[in-house]
Amino acid sequence: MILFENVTKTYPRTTRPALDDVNLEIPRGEFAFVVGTSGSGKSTLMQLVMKEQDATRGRILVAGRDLDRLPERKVPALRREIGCVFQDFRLLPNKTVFQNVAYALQVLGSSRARIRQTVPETLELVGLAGMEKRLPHQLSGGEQQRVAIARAFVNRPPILLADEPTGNLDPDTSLGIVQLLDRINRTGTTVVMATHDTVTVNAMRKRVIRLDRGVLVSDMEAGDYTTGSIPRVRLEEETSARPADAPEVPDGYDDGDPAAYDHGDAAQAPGAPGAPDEPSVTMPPIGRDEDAPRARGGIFRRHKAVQTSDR
Ligand SMILES: Nc1ncnc2c1ncn2[C@@H]1O[C@H](COP(=O)(O)OP(=O)(O)OP(=O)(O)O)[C@@H](O)[C@H]1O
Repeated sequence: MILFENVTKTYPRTTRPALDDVNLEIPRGEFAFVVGTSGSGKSTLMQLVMKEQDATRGRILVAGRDLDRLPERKVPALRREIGCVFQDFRLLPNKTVFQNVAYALQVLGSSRARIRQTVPETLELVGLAGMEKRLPHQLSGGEQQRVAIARAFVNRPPILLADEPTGNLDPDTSLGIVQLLDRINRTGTTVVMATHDTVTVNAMRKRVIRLDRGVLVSDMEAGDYTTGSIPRVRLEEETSARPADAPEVPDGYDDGDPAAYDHGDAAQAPGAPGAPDEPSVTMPPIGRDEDAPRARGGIFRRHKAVQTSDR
């Protein structure tokens, strides 16, 4: 669902690339952490997925769209498929919790009936039922972040990007936020979370993609956030087949047909005028469940980190 092929991003008037020849594939329905020290390129990676920045070299596919070839007029439709959560919440300070979340649907032209139904459902999902009338300053940081997640998820986007969503929160609250993202992931939404948060990364045991000065240095299933010196790695491409018990999910990469993701015009975007209403999402309980069925694409390339020496 998200594919980077030899992607380099060099900002104007800089010499060192913010991302340097990055190859990456995040299949539909995956939860992936992107870790690395400050300046390693995490936010740049997120911005490239959103097409807030353009790659200097390489190819990026997101939800079936080749971003280099995506005309400007189709960028809003791309962004409707991507919910975003940030460290600083970015709530509208003079609007209530309900209004903050409803606003995301209003700008998509959703009907009042849909807003009246979907916003309370979503607030309940994120654990904020009963807080609809509060203003952001009447909420804790964790609650504000839950509002931001509700706003990002209210139109049920297939992709959720979270850039340091726990950066302003204490460890317990952070874990609750990541568990909420995990819960959203289990509805089928791909979640990519950039973070420095060692504790939550280690607690979740998800895929961990590590950047170091723009270079993808390791990519591990059920990884942890190794602190201290970053091992030098050799990236080894491998092809791994779909696990025997994984469901067949049309992925668009299986047959190389990006049109499988291309929902075409904005009218088909979730929440857009004329779009069929989404069925309500049944959320599994919060908590880890290793046996939970995971939507996963078919054949995919994975970079396997092989430690060659310590620095
Ligand atoms: N708009 C920009 N113009 C020039 N250089 C930039 C710009 N944005 C980021 N950079 C540079 O690109 C590199 C990667 O920055 P980026 O913000 O992606 O890192 P990060 O891992 O998200 O860092 P942090 O954890 O501090 O947010 C840094 O060297 C940064 O200075």
